[in-house]
Amino acid sequence: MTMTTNSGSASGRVLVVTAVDAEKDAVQRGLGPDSRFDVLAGGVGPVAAAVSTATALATTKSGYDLVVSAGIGGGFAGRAGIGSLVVASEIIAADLGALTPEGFASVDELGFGSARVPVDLDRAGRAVEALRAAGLPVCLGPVLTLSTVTGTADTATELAQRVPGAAAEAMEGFGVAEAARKHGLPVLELRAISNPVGPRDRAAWRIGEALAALEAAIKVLKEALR
Ligand SMILES: O=C(O)c1cccc(C(=O)CC[C@H]2O[C@@H](n3cnc4c(=O)[nH]cnc43)[C@H](O)[C@@H]2O)c1
Repeated sequence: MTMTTNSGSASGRVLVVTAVDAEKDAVQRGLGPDSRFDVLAGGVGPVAAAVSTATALATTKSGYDLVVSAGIGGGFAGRAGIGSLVVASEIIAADLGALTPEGFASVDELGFGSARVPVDLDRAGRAVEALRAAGLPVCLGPVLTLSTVTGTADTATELAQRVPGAAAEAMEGFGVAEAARKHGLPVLELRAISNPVGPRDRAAWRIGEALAALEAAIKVLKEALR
């Protein structure tokens, strides 16, 4: 876990959590020197993300008003193309549940809690408006968190059917969101699309394009996010 901490006053402070340093650097470039934001590369996957976020929230002296999960992600066909942006309308742990003979049952259906964390829809809407106004391609929709990157067309279809409107998948959002929720803080998730969700073709991931889109989005969102 690596973190850039700025000193600043308590109000309007935002913690941005990425998975890896390349994403953190893109966010930092978009922000420029801005003491209202701290950016943390908390690790890959929901567990690393939750532990890193919860630790940062518990140990900060100045406190935060908003937590943002940000990074690259896979885009669902017909919803989010490579280089475009997705702002989460909801953050869903899509593999938190049980496989049954009838199909996947979420923890909500099993009665063990919830695999869904609501986002701050007011801020999410403002973020989408600001990105559109800046001419950046963006959609608002559910972002799925999975511990395993989807690698087949069948799984992509099953996820899209199970979560109507699913726009993107990544590996950290739910962990960041659970930590924020436990601290009573609002959360957002922003994904810049590097690859389609579907058959694995790592060579086709457009990471540079996605990181450039992430940087451009953060530059626009500096004000809308607060
Ligand atoms: O190799 C690099 O230079 C590099 C730079 C930035 C990020 C990476 C990663 O591999 C980050 C892994 C990160 O990406 C998310 N992600 C991206 N596409 C998907 C997907 O289709 N399904 C799930 N997750 C995806 C994920 O959040 C990982 O943490 C490499």
